[in-house]
Amino acid sequence: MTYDTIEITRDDHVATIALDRAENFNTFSTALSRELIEALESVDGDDEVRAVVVEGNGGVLSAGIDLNEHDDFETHREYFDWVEEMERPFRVLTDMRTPVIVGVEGHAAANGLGLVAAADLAVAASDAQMGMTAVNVGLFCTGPGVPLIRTVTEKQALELLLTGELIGAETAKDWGLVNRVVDPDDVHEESMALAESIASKSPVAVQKGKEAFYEAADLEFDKAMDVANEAFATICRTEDAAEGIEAFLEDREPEYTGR
Ligand SMILES: C/C=C/C(=O)SCCNC(=O)CCNC(=O)[C@H](O)C(C)(C)COP(=O)(O)OP(=O)(O)OC[C@H]1O[C@@H](n2cnc3c(N)ncnc32)[C@H](O)[C@@H]1OP(=O)(O)O
Repeated sequence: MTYDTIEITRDDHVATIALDRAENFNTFSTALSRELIEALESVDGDDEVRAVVVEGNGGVLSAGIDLNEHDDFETHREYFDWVEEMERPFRVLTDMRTPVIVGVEGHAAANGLGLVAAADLAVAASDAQMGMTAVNVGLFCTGPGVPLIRTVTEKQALELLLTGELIGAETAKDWGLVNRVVDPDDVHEESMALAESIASKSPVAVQKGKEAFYEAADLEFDKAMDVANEAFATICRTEDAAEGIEAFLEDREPEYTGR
């Protein structure tokens, strides 16, 4: 598959998906959203890919939905179908078995910040600016607010959503929106370092563990422990668990197969 608005590259077990509409602030056009969905699903279905980095070309992650498309629609149904497609990447990110790291350079606004909130990990440039800015143009970051409220506190989410103000990388880190703040030149390298660390682990342990983590997060304590213990019992019976433990006891590097 060839893409017009994104680029996919592979480095061993890590896939990088770069939003590639830098001349348009990497905004979500309908085409970009569709291609991002397709790309995320395709790398997630590739057994060779063990971690994914999402970033933006041109020194910016994304300024959200392309506001130029707003006038293309008229009825409630048309706007619903449009936003459903624009926000689908958050559903895909949340459902993916493969861990995703988002790298933030420049701005991450509205849907751009939604990507950060929906990803598993995030790295930000020290001069990055992030906000739920739709309220500044008479709209509201309804969809990006869904992963946001699962990431920060209600008060923090509402401050972003209601004021439309931008926060810096250090505040985003304090609020738990990003894991690491680095020099702007190092965002890609740091994102790759996290991805490579994950890719060095058993993919079956990582995928089943990630799935159980999110499932348990939505459950009350006892049910969450049941989900966690079911997942651990499944992971214990994999070839990778046998290999990982044997390698540890023999003081050598494990060779994981994902089985
Ligand atoms: C459910 C809803 C989800 C959504 O995603 S709704 C979409 C909401 N999106 C936004 O609210 C973002 C709007 N953009 C901004 O707030 C700002 O931009 C930034 C904070 C991202 C950056 O600010 P600065 O560095 O001052 O740049 P600049 O001069 O505002 O923008 C540069 C050029 O980019 C265009 N642009 C920016 N964002 C969008 C967009 N989302 N859709 C269409 N165009 C956009 C501008 O108009 C301008 O263009 P020109 O250079 O021709 O004046």
